[in-house]
Amino acid sequence: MSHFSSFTRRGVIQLRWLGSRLNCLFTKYRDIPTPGIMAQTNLIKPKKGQTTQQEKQLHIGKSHRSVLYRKCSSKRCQTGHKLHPTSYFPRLQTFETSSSFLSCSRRFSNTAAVLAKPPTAKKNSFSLNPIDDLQPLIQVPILPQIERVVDPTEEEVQRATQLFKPAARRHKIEFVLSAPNPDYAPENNTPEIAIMGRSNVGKSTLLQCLFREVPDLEVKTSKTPGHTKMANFFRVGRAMTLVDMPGYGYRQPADFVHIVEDYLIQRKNLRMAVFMVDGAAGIASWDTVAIEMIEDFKRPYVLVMTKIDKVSRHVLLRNVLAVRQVIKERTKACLPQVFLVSGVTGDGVPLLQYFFAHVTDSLKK
Ligand SMILES: Nc1nc2c(ncn2[C@@H]2O[C@H](COP(=O)(O)OP(=O)(O)OP(=O)(O)O)[C@@H](O)[C@H]2O)c(=O)[nH]1
Ligand SMILES: [Mg+2]
Repeated sequence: MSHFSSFTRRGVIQLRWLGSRLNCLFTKYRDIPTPGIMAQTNLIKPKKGQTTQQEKQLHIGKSHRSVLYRKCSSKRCQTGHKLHPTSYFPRLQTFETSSSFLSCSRRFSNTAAVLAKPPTAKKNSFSLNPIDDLQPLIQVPILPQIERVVDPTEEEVQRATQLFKPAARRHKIEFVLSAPNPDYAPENNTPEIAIMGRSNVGKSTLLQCLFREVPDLEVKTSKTPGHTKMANFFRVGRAMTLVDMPGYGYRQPADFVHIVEDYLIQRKNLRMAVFMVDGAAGIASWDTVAIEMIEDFKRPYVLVMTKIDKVSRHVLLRNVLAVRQVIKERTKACLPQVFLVSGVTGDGVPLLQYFFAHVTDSLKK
């Protein structure tokens, strides 16, 4: 008997503890809209003729309906898509349902499903040449026709992009080697294009994007500046070789000057150097110093502005005009045409692929 009473007392204590936990739980989630609240706020519309009381009973769950609310962790739904703050709902799962509750929960889950859908059409994506999308913002021509080195049609660009897709044995796209200095560079007769610029500007990301159709070809990128320490050579069949150079600036390799200067002096088959500028941040003073250095070697080069997905078109236009000014006033070996790309969204990349094919004469082969 005493055993029984102590067992009952323990049971009562446990029940009280459980009650307090549940209370805590509901206090924690009290700011989450219940289906009742949602019904009141028109998120779920009650059926015609339903009284508020019925509605409360249906939705709040007087009959111990098991409704589990779970906060989306850090305001993200499971698919990882960020919800708009105004459409921030807890996820809802029902275990026992009445038909009207089912219709409510279905409506609710439909809303959640719509919110969780990945974005389909690319919003604000650029056209073939992203510079043309900036033209409506200004009356003077940003890049006059006469200064366009390439201005291909869509079909021509399509042909060029085929070069960046592997085709069995005939056209292999592969990583060749990493060279700590030009003495270790591979011997080859194919025309070469070297990608240069400040560390973290997005050189490796651009290469990754150029080769995104190539399975098993990994181009390593990093958020940390100074990631690429050696010159990495990638062969695009017999058409060309692309070189991912280490960046200058923060955490640049100790022998950076040796690697880049010697490469620019020695490399006979270098057809074009690509100098990358951050399109979002604009041209910086250290970029102009680097441009002066490249000018000294009298090698042809082109300016490519990347990260165009990161800024508004007005800011981008301002930065493009500043770059065009630098080209006009301070350069001789630089091509007048500036290319706009995003290594993340791929905007402008097909045009750049065409440009690479054009300067290496790959479309004639
Ligand atoms: N939004 C956006 N981010 C980019 C773009 N290109 C590169 N990034 C980001 O910028 C960071 C640096 O990119 P990397 O490609 O590693 O830069 P890097 O020029 O190769 O840098 P180093 O190897 O250090 O010289 C990464 O976090 C990229 O995701 C772009 O076009 N858009
Ligand atoms: Mg890199």
